[in-house]
Amino acid sequence: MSSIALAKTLQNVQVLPVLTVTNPDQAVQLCQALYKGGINAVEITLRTAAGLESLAVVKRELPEVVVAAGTVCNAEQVAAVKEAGVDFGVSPASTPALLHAINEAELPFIPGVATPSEAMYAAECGFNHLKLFPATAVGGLKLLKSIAAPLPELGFCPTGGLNQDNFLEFLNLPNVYCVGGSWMVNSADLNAGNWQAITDAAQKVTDAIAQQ
Ligand SMILES: O=C[C@H](O)COP(=O)(O)O
Ligand SMILES: CC(=O)C(=O)O
Repeated sequence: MSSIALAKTLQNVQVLPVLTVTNPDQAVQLCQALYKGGINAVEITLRTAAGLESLAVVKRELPEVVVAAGTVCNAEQVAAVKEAGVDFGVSPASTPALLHAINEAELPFIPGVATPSEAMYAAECGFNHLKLFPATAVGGLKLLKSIAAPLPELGFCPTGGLNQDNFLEFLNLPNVYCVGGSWMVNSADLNAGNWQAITDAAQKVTDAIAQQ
């Protein structure tokens, strides 16, 4: 059930910016700036104290944005982000306890994997949209190309080490449904509230996809 809902949610999502925010107001402005540049989905991580509240506020104030919770690592966080109303969750890695908690909660979810064995285990637990993390460090394009034939039912969102110069190569692989990363949000612009610069960087990403 969750995997069908997830496939539908991801239909028009090609890029998933990984965001670390310091307060909900900043999160809303950041997501708005990205949306103006054509990026319609975000992953707000639980890496800061403001992460959880920011998820709920962005979900409420920007209904046009697909909102994912990132760095969801345990059952408590699964319950909390479900309560916050996110569209789906994302983890950097997968443990049996985490995958069990996600299935119990029926939360649409993209578990992180770094090896074919982890991918097969996640698939056995019912997950076929996976995140390859940290993508370039664990083999990147070569790994994704190598596992396409033996694991044809699995799709990946490579994250970790992607940038403006390499993201299209990842996105164009047949077993990649979207790409993730932090490259399109410059932290100096974020800290300065330079929203136009963030919109411009997002637009560069969406233009690159449109122009290929
Ligand atoms: O912590 C890593 C982020 O999730 C994504 O990696 P990145 O900063 O290399 O894009
Ligand atoms: C690695 C990542 O994007 C996450 O923390 O979920």
